[in-house]
Amino acid sequence: MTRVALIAHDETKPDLVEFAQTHEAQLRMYDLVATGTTGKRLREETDLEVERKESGPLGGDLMIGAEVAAGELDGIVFLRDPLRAQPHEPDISALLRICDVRDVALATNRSSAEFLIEGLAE
Ligand SMILES: O=C(CO)COP(=O)(O)O
Repeated sequence: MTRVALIAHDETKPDLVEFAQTHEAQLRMYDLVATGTTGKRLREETDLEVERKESGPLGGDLMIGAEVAAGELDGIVFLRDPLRAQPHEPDISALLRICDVRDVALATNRSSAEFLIEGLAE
């Protein structure tokens, strides 16, 4: 089954929730995983079943990265906050890097997320 990770920083969580609501029917066909707080929001504000990892600053990005390294993920939508520094920037960089190393589709803004979700459907 196609497995997709959904991640957002605090300022971009409303965008991700809106994205998930818009594409809820399609996302329901996938095995979904998220970082902790993102997953909580998605569970509360959509009807999607989402596996929750730790919160990002507590290692959640690294846990998603480990899945990428293990070849378990097909795509990631990671709506980063481009305007605020994050305390766990090294973890975020590690996740982005392993996606490139393993050639896993990664969308870091809403427009590319739309392409990613369309591409996964094909
Ligand atoms: O910090 C994050 C990604 O770097 C997201 O973590 P949360 O979903 O727990 O807020």
